[in-house]
Amino acid sequence: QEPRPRGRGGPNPVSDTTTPAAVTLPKDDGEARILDAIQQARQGERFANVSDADGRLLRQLTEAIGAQRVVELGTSTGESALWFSLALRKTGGVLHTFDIDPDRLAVARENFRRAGVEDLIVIHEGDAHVEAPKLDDQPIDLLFIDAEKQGYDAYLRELLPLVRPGGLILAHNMRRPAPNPAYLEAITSSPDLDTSFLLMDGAGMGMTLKKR
Ligand SMILES: C[S@@+](CC[C@H](N)C(=O)[O-])C[C@H]1O[C@@H](n2cnc3c(N)ncnc32)[C@H](O)[C@@H]1O
Repeated sequence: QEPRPRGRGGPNPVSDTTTPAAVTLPKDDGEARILDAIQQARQGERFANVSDADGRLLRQLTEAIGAQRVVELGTSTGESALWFSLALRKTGGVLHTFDIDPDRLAVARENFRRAGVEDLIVIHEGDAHVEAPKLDDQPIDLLFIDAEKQGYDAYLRELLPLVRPGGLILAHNMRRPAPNPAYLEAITSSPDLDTSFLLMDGAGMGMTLKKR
């Protein structure tokens, strides 16, 4: 390969290369057990679960904001919930996760047991449009929307009042499958919200701050 031209005006030797590989290394036995459970869950049937990069971001944001209450719409087999649990065992918080499919929830329950994180996660079975607004009024620090794509704007309307000022709304699949235009409009046209689109080389994640 030709050496890169250096100096003023030449291509930047860092930003021209591909993204460096990120990795999550276990800090303790509990973390190792959760990371093992994620790997094992990957061996089973998958349903558009989060990637490693998505999951790492969920954990990093949850831990960084010290989240006490995380709400997830769309548990599936529990992979994203396992990423959240890496953070929640450090913040002392709890995940409330919702899914309409009892078979997937049964697999998720087994994955949580294997990871040793049952105490950090409350599973709610049923239509999240109906069940999630029934949560008590403890504020939500982080809301993760990953259920049916056409419902994203309705979820935002239903749950934004419960998200604390300064809290985050994360939305999976902002690139693929094609996102719901009404959701995109809602998170990019309100002066009360501030949105970035992250990891758009994969499925894509919307990160929306509910401004103080
Ligand atoms: C893409 S999967 C979630 C993946 C999961 N967050 C992960 O990364 O491991 C979407 C899930 O949303 C659930 N779902 C679809 N419509 C729903 C609804 N109205 N209420 C609750 N869950 C719903 C489906 O059963 C499915 O398991």
